[in-house]
Amino acid sequence: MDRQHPLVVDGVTKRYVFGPFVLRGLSHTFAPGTATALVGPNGSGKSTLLRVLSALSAPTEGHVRYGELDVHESPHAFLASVGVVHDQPDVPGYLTAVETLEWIARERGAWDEAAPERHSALLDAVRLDERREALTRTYSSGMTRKTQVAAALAGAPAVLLMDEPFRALDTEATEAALDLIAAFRDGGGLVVLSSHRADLLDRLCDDRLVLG
Ligand SMILES: Nc1ncnc2c1ncn2[C@@H]1O[C@H](COP(=O)(O)OP(=O)(O)OP(=O)(O)O)[C@@H](O)[C@H]1O
Repeated sequence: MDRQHPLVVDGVTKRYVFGPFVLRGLSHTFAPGTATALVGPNGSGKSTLLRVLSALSAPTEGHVRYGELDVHESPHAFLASVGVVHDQPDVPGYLTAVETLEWIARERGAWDEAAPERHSALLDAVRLDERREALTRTYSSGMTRKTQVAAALAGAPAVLLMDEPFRALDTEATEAALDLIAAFRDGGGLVVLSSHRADLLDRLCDDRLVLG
C-alpha cells in the first residue's frame, strides 16, 4: 500500500441540518508517518471531523483530499487505504472477531494466504483471547473495542482514523493498542485519533489539532 499521501483538509465547514456549525473553514494537512491528536472539550467536533475524514459524513463546504482523490467524491477508492475505529461499537454481531478481520481484509483487497496468521497475531497483540471464535454480540465493551482496533489494521491500511480507540480497554490492552498504533506510524502510516486520555496522546502523538 502506498503510504506517501498526506490527508488534506481544505476549508471544511460542517453544519448539521437544523444544528450548529461544528467546524468552520478548517484547513489542516495530516502527514504520513505522523500521529495527530484531535483535542478539545466535549462537543468540540472531534467525532464530527473523524466522520468527515472517513467519508461517513459530507462537509457542508470544503474538501478533503488524499493524493488525487477527493475523499467524498471517491469514498470507496479512498477507504481501500483506510482503517477506521468508529466511536460507536460497529462490529457485526453475527460474526466472530476472526470473521470480522477476514471480512475487512477481503473488502479492502488485503486477503491472501498469510492473512489468517497475520490476523491471529493482531488478535494476540490486542489480547483478545479464545473468545475470538465467539460471536461479537456476546462480547464485553472492551472485547468489542479490541476487535475494532484489530479490524482497523486488518486491511493493510495506509491511514488510521480512530475515535476513542482506548475507551473501554484495560491497562494491558491500552498499552498493546498504543504499541500497535505507534508501530503503524513508525512504518510510515498516517494516524488521526481522538481520546480524552491526555497522557496517552502525549506519549503517542507528534502533532495535535485543537478544536472548539
Ligand atoms: N447527527 C447530529 N445532528 C446534530 N448535531 C450533531 C450531530 N452529531 C453531533 N452533533 C453536534 O455537533 C457537535 C460536535 O459533536 P461531536 O460529537 O463531533 O463532538 P466531540 O468533540 O466528539 O465530543 P465528545 O468529546 O463529547 O465525544 C455537538 O454540539 C453535537 O451536539
